[in-house]
Amino acid sequence: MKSMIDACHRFFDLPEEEKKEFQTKNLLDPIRCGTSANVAIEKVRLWRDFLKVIAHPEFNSLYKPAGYSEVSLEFSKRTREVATEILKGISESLGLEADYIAKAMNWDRGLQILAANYYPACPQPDKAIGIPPHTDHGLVTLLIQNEMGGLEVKHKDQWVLVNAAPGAFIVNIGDQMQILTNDKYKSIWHRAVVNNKATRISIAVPHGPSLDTPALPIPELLEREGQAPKYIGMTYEKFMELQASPAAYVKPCLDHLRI
Ligand SMILES: O=C(O)CCC(=O)C(=O)O
Ligand SMILES: [Fe+2]
Repeated sequence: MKSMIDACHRFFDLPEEEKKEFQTKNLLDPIRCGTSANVAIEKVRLWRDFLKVIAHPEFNSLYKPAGYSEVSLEFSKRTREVATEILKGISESLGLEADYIAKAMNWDRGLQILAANYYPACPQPDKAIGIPPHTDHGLVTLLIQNEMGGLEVKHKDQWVLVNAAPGAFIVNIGDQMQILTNDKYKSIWHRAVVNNKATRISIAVPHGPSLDTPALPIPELLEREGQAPKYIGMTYEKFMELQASPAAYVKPCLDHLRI
């Protein structure tokens, strides 16, 4: 984990000139870096640089800084193993076969993104935000950070700072899981605040279905609980596009799919 954070830190430390070639605009470009989440539509003052690299189903990497490629390959593999175990646990907790969700979501072709966030110390932390409130789009996100905290989750209408143990993964449920489980597992609202003391780096690793898979409430669960489905289906790719569009500012993405 530490080597991965160090490698990302070295990337963000590269001169702006050297990062330019990775500043692309398209959501699903294999490698993408930039400032803020969506410069065109953000209204609040954001204090963040990001680097997003798609690591699965195809592994992509950067040729600089030195070492990034090797470290990120190892990190993405191991993180995916943990995510696979979490999916099994969630399937079993729902009374389903351990590989139910993986099979239904075409996990073998599932999307995994290494999303590094860089928040330099901010002179006026109360006037800026690292990442505004959102839920993650995928099934589960595994997140690590350097020694600086800043992730807050919404709990009973209050923002609560997550005090993660050093070296621990923080696991957040994403929107696709909420759809699959017809609201039994809820995606978590979270945001990142900034501080005026030191640079914070976090690496969020969202894991999702394959891009062409639409998540739908699991029929066996609906039948057992006697529930009607609460969501219509949408491919993961379309869902991600929706999340990146101005429509997501009008109402939360899940509400666009709610029946
Ligand atoms: O920096 C953090 O702790 C949050 C990052 C995050 O929510 C994201 O990248 O989706
Ligand atoms: Fe997030």
